[in-house]
Amino acid sequence: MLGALRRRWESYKYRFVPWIALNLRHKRRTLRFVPEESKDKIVSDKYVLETLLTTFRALFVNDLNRQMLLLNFLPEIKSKYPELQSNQCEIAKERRDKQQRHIFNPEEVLFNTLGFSITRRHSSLISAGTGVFVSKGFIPKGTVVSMYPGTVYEKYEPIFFQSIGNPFIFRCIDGVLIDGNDKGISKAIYRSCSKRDQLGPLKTSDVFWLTSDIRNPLAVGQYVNNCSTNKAANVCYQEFDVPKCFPIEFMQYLPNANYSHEVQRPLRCVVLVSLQNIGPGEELFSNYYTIIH
Ligand SMILES: C[S@@+](CC[C@H](N)C(=O)[O-])C[C@H]1O[C@@H](n2cnc3c(N)ncnc32)[C@H](O)[C@@H]1O
Repeated sequence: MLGALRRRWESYKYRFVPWIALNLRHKRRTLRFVPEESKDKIVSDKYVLETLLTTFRALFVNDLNRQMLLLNFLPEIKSKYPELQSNQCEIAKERRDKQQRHIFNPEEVLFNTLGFSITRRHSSLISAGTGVFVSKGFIPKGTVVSMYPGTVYEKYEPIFFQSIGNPFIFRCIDGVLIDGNDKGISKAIYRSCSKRDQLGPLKTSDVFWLTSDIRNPLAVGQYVNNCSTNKAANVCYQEFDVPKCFPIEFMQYLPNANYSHEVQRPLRCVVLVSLQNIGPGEELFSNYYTIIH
């Protein structure tokens, strides 16, 4: 009996620790079953990478004026942006003037790039607080919809004080934890880790998800609510390790920072992928419970 209970507990890859502790008894219908760990991914890492690169490139080019310090610090990356070539000075100037006339906010950039935008507002579920909605456009099944921001903790790193009363601690399948709380001690720790890793004007992570002035419009996944019997999950979480080839100028949009400076493996990110087509005005719902057989 005890052995069976233990096996069941160990196969349970619970996503949000305090939430699960309070809800273990019910909602079996809203569990997500994954046949084995390797089959957890809905889309390939290659596709996730391509989506992030396309989005971040659009955000970067839209924001060239603010990127000049970084581009002067790393002149070799200038060649990747024809918008900046010296022999195209006039064109660049014209484009910059145009941009100044039509400054797109990050949500508009997301819409122009991926065909949808998302925003936070009061959930459609009573007493579920804030949720995330499709504000504009259409999300086809199998699209990277959002990212889960936060400080990344290895299994063995201390998170006790940060976890007290914190519903934003996400558990990855391999036990890595991501604290996506944008308030209190969690916020202070993320800021400090992000600042620690910055190299002059080269920012290795995004801190704007902690503020109302967001720069990466995908970084709101921590506000996606759990599905219920009436509202089926339309997105699911998927882990993504940032590869070595990731362009350094786009790291400023990655909404994750390692708690420890010493971590040797690639930076862990988590994206949310759509499980079905999602239309404008719909709220995103994930599944906080995943069982891996
Ligand atoms: C990761 S947070 C999601 C963001 C949260 N809605 C907020 O406004 O801060 C998880 C918390 O949201 C609430 N929540 C999520 N899904 C819910 C649901 N289906 N019904 C009621 N509350 C929910 C619970 O309080 C849970 O601890």
